Amino acid sequence: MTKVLSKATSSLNGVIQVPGDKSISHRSVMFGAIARGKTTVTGFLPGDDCLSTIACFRELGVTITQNGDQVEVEGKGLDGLKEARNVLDVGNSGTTMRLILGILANTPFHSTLIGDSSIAKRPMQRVTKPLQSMGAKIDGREEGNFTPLSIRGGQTKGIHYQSPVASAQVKSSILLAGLQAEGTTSVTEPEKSRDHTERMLQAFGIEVKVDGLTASLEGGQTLKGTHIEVPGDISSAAFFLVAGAIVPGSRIELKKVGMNPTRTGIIDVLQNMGASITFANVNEDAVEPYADIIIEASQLKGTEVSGDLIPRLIDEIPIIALAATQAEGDTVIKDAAELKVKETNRIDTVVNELTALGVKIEATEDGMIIRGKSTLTGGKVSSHGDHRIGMMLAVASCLAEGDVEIENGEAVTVSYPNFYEHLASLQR
Ligand SMILES: O=C(O)C1=C[C@@H](OP(=O)(O)O)[C@@H](O)[C@H](O)C1
Ligand SMILES: C=C(OP(=O)(O)O)C(=O)O
Repeated sequence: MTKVLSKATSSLNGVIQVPGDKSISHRSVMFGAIARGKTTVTGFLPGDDCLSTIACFRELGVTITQNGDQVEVEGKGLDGLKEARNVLDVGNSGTTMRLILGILANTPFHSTLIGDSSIAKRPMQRVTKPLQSMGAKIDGREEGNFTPLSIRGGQTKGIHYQSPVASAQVKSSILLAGLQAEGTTSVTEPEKSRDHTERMLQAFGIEVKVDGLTASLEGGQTLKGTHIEVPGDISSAAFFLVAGAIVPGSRIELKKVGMNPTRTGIIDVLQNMGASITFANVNEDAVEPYADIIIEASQLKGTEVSGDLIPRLIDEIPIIALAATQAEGDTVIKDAAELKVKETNRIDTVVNELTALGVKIEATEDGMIIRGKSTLTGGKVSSHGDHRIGMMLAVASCLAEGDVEIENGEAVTVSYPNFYEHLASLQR
């Protein structure tokens, strides 16, 4: 589907409840599935990626009822999972693939995993290698790096893993395998990645130790079903934070957005750029803190985004690049080579699609340089099947002189099924 969007005829004004956090929604189903007893979830994200997670665990014999953002998972423990009759299809979701591999490292049966054409290009050795070293039998294309993958789990042994990348998917996969492994399992990262797994495992009754950049747990612990309240996804809110900041005269209120400090890099960057952001109804005591965020348009200035800030905003870089096009001065994004192994190579797709809209932007080895004060033209662009690129281009259309035609615009349903309706609602 080609989505054709025209320049906003007014400022953007209104109140939005962004859908549930994708990372937390995945984990609520996965941890519920391997827990003993029922888990109830509210605020679940019914986006394609999280629906893939539900489908995989149903294939593994778990009863899951999902009605919009309400989910119930009938957990029977890790040994309640059954060998699937079909392949497990993770669709477009890297999180599903990498975390499920950690869970299946301990199941004494065979599973085959596939995904879409984007997943087929994403490196899996970052989890299959350490899981193999724990004792899981995994094979796949190019020595277990790419789908289709097969895994036969069994009794694993704990490891102390020094991860070469700051990746919550790697950390989570190994910790999940460690739950049933003999002895202690620990993961040390070069910078801190999102800590939803550590927080949620504790809510399921697991003892997880966190010491600086190392997270560890003892094998042989059992998860107990619980209730999970999923806050709004700050990665989804990011599109409206930037839209509100750059479309003159705008004021947007975003309700109950997750404020986990490992995810709030976008707020820090926008504040550095001079954005006007205020908070209300702050709840810092929840397992996952949240707040309402109010953004008002203001003149932004260029900035540098680098170092340990990168893992705190990795999925927001496409929309940060768009914000930078409207800033005074240049913006430099570096230390972000991980962008190359997302749904698309997000250095290339951001640079190519924004160039097509008239922006002066250059790719670098590990990021990009964006010249400020660009006039956005209209044009034919593509999401390349990447939800975050689709939403960034839709926000660009609010300022573009001509129509923006987004090929494969439906990709947004991966993380934000009602994104276009929400964007349109701000223009009435
Ligand atoms: O653990 C998670 O839920 C995620 C971790 C990040 O990936 P990496 O672990 O590859 O950095 C992020 O980009 C992805 O959208 C979700
Ligand atoms: C990278 C992303 O997700 P995943 O790795 O789960 O496909 C994303 O949502 O931007």
